[in-house]
Amino acid sequence: MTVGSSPNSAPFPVPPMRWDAWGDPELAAPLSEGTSTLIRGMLGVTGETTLPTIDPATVIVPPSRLSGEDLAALRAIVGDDWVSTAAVDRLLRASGKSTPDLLRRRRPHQDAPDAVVIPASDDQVGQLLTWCTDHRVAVVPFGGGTSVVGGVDPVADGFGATVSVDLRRMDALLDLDEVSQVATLGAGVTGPDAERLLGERGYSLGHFPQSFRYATIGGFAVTRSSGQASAGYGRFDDMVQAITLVTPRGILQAGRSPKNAVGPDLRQLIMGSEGVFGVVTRVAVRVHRRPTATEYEGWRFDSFDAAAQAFRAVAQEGVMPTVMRVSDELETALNLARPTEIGESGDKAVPGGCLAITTFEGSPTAVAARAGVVRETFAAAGGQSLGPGPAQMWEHGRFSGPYLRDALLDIGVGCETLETATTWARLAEVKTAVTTALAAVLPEPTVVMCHLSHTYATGASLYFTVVYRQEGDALEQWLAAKHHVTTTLTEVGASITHHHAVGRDHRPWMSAEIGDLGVAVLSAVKAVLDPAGVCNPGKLI
Ligand SMILES: Cc1cc2nc3c(=O)[nH]c(=O)nc-3n(C[C@H](O)[C@H](O)[C@H](O)COP(=O)(O)OP(=O)(O)OC[C@H]3O[C@@H](n4cnc5c(N)ncnc54)[C@H](O)[C@@H]3O)c2cc1C
Repeated sequence: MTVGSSPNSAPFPVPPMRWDAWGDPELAAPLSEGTSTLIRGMLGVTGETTLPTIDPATVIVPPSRLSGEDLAALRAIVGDDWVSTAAVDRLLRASGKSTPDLLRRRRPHQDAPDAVVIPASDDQVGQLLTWCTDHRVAVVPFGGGTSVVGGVDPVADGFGATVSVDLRRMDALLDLDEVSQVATLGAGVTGPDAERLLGERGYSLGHFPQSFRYATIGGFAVTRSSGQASAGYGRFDDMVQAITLVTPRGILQAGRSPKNAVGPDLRQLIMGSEGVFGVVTRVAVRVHRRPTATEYEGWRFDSFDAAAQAFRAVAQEGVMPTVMRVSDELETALNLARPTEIGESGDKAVPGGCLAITTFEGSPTAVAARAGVVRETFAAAGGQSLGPGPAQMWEHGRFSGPYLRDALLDIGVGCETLETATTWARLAEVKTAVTTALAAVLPEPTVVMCHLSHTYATGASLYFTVVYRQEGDALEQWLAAKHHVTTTLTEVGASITHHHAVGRDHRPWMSAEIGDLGVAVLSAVKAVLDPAGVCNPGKLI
C-alpha cells in the first residue's frame, strides 16, 4: 500500500508535523549557504548525505493485518468515525522523532501500526484493551508522538497486529480546584492547549519541554518529562497529584492528597510506565497563578566548572530561578543557546567562557527576592552579569533548535542529543566520559556540546548535543555510537536517561540501571495489570 498523498492531508491529521522530520513544515528553514559551508568545512564533509529525503507518494506501508470484522468491532467501541486504516494516518503514528527515527523515515519501506483508534472515555479505553487482549492485538498508546526513544514504535512482538491508540479526544480541562490549585486535564491535552485552557482562568502549568507544541499531558506523565522551567516549577512527576490508568484488568486510580504514608506511592509506579501497564486517561496536576512579573538575566562564567559550582550553590541554597541553564564553552562558542544565531561567530560577550541564563517568574516581590539571592550567589562564584538580553534571546528561540537537525541531515551531517543525570561529585567525570566515548567512535572531528538545565541540590542532568560527519550507513553509524555511550554511562554510574525515558532504545540497559530484581519487580506489576502483555510490547522492560 503506498501513501499516495501528503501525510499532512490525512483524515486524522496530527498538529502540523512533518512525517519525516521535526515540527511544523512552515517553520522549517534550510541552513544558509554560509552556515552550511562553515559546518561542512569544520567537519570535513565533502559528499551529500547517504540518505536523502524521499517523496511521500512513493512510501510503501504494509497493508493492515486487521480484518473487516476486527475493524467493525473497533468501530463499535469508539464510533464509526474514529478508526482509520489510511496509510497516511498510520504513518503519522509509526514512530517518534529521534535521529534514528528520522533516518529510518528516509527509506521507502515503512513499518506502521495496523490501525489508528481514537477513544473518548475511560470506558472505551477499557473495552479496547479487553478486545485487544481477547484478539491478541498489541496496543501502542500515542500522545504527541515526540518520543525520542522508540516509545511509539509499532512493535507486534508475537501479536497478530498493532493498534495506535491516540488520546487526542481526551482534550479537556476537566476540573480546576482554585483553592488547592490543582487542575485535572485529559491525557490528550497538548502543551499549548494546557496553557490556553488554564490561561483563560488565570493559571499556568509551567511545563515547557522543547517538544511543548506537540507533546501531551499523558505523555509527560508516563515519560517523567522535565521542562525548561524545571528549576522553578519542578519536573512533571513533581507536579502530579493524581493519575488515572486504564489497564486490561480495570482502572487504577492513584493519589488523593498531596502526600500520604499509604505504602509505596502508586502514582510513581504509573509515572514512567510508558504505556506498558495501560493507558493514562487523565492527570491532576499542580498549577500556578499566571506570573505578574518576569525578570531575565544572562551571566558569563570563566568555565563550565565554575558555572556548575555556582549552580550547585544556588540549588543547595534552595532559592531557585524559574529557568536556570548554562552552556559549556563549545556550546557557547557555537551559539547553541540561541539557535536563531547559529553559525555566527559565537557570543562576543562571553569569549572563551560560558553563557548562563536565568529567568524568574512570580509576583514582583517574590521575583525580586529570588533574583537578589541568585545574583549574590552567582557574583560570589565569579559570574559576571550580562543584563537581560541573552536570557530574552534564549527564550525567543527556545523551540527552534530541533529544526536544525533536519537541515544538518540534509547536508550529510549527523546531529543527535542525549542526556543523563549524576551527582555533583561525579559531574565532571561523567561529562568527560561521555565526550570521550563519542569522540572514540565517531569520525574526527566530532563536536560534543553540553548544557545543564535541570539542577537539583544533590546533582544535575547533563544534556549533550553531538554533531558529526556521516559515514557509511548513517543509521548504523549513530546506533553504534549510542550503544557505546549508553554502556559508558552505566559503567560510570550515571543514569541512562534523565527525562527522555526508556522506550525501545534504552531497554537493553534497564538491568544495568535498576538491576535484574528491579526489572523483575516491574515485570511482576505488568503481569498483574496486563497479563496478556498487549500494552506497548517491546518497551521499557
Ligand atoms: C525535539 C524534541 C525535544 C524534546 N524535548 C524534551 C524536553 O525538553 N523535556 C522532556 O522531558 N522531553 C523532551 N522530549 C521527549 C518527548 O517530548 C517527551 O518524552 C514527551 O513527554 C512525550 O510526550 P508525547 O505526548 O509526545 O508522548 P508520545 O511520544 O506519544 O509517547 C511517549 C511514550 O508514552 C506512551 N504514552 C503516551 N501517551 C500515553 C498515555 N496517555 N498513556 C499511556 N502511555 C502513553 C507512548 O506509548 C510512548 O511509549 C523531546 C523530544 C523531541 C523530539
